[in-house]
Amino acid sequence: MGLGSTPPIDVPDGYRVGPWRVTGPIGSGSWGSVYAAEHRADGTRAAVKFLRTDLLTPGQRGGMEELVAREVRFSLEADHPNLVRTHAAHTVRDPDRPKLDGLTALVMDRAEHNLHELLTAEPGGPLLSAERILEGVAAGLAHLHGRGWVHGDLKPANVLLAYDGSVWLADFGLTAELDGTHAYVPPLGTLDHVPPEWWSERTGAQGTKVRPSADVWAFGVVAHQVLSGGLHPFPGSTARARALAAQAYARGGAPLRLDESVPQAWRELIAACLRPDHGSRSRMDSGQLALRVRELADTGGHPRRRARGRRGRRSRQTAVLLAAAATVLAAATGSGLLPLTGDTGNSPPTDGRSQAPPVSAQNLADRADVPRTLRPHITNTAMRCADEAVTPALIAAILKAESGFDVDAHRVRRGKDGIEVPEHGVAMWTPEVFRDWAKDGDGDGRTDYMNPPDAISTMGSYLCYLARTFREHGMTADIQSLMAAAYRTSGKVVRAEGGVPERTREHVGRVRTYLAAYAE
Ligand SMILES: Nc1ncnc2c1ncn2[C@@H]1O[C@H](COP(=O)(O)OP(=O)(O)OP(=O)(O)O)[C@@H](O)[C@H]1O
Repeated sequence: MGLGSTPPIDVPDGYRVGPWRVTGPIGSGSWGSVYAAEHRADGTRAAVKFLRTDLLTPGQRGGMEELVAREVRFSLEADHPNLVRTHAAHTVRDPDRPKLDGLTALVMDRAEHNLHELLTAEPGGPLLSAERILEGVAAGLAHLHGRGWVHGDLKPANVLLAYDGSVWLADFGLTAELDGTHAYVPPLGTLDHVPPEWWSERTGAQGTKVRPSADVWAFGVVAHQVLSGGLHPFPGSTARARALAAQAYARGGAPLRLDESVPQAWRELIAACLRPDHGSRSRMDSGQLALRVRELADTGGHPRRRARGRRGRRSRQTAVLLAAAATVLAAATGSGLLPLTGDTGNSPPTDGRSQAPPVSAQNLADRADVPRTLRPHITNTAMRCADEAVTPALIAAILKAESGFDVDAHRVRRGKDGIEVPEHGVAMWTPEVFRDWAKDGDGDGRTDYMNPPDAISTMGSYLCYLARTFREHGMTADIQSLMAAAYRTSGKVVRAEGGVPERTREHVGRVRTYLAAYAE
């Protein structure tokens, strides 16, 4: 269970949390680190999840504190055989260990594996207990929805499997309570499991809108993965490609093709969960879903074992959108840093000639030093452009080279003809140019180049335009360098010069270095 990863929160063996004693690390996620523990009196096994909000900037801390508060609240209130049981939430008070002092510790029942690990460990065929696992997941979901909650982050890594075969949904950091038909959560999620409409919902001040139908979609994806030995229902070798394929399907541009190794009755159920839009999907009540899953689990429709890799690559379930919290925590604790980390200015490139990876491999790596708060805007922006060259890693690389992710950046640049050009904000917009392209990235009804969601989404729309015009002019070789150069000068200048202008070479070299470092 992720034992190999170095937990960003270092808790020594034997450490005491209330009546519990830590016995060793289990793994780390976006919001904290989980340790095995046992009760000091009777040796009862437990898992303790340490959640932190320290070492973040004040701006980031607010968002993180909200996630921790959600996780604590829903964990303590969750009460169902298919939801992980949380015994207590402690606040660690330990002035002698400043790194632990003030952390929140959730003490839970301890599982043996998570479903992601099981899918990875048993490639190529359905899990022996596949139907029982799905039955537990569906029952847990039905209970959550019945209470008026949305889980918000259903994926194999958040399904825990216990020694006695119990199945528990876990990780309530994105769980939300419905207010009418929907709830709002921070714009986080996992590329492979968010529904198509997630990409077009505007993120307002309250967060992104979620509805129970988003969990139903995620259940459809998980069911397909579990019953096919790990295959995602949408084709693509990266999470981004699969998300784009899901969107193409939702727009009616591609049929749903479920793997034939999944029995017909299950395929029908999965297809119902994967109906393309929220409206048609919401006809499926999760109580009915749970009953149907139980029926299928009881009456068979047993999946046939299949040869590995028949339909291409296995899915990767690790691409966490704005799991950037992990990056922030990793950066804060000094683990998993890029050589570029810690620098909020434009550091000189380590190698201006870095080769950019293929665009299909340009998701934003968890290890990249991109601020957690900016990640969802970067990824959403990239997803909204149909041109494959506009990738999350490219947007992040240009932002890094332009402002070093400084949302308050200001500078005056001297243009080619000696005129001073003021530039502001994380995307270094010149106010007059911004006015022509302005997009309202956070849906607050205003456009402001100092507001990162607006600045980034405007940048995406401009890059998308640049990509289109370069292609129209047959300028497709190293189009991302052309875009980086044009963002510094203009599309017109780059087209007129027939390539990257000499005076932007160094800047473009920096962008390429960051791009190579950020892509996964
Ligand atoms: N109650 C538990 N018993 C045993 N292992 C657990 C328990 N809760 C979490 N874990 C494991 O601890 C590790 C970290 O879990 P955590 O919930 O922090 O992150 P995650 O779900 O893997 O990732 P993310 O939060 O980024 O989605 C995972 O391997 C998870 O399976």
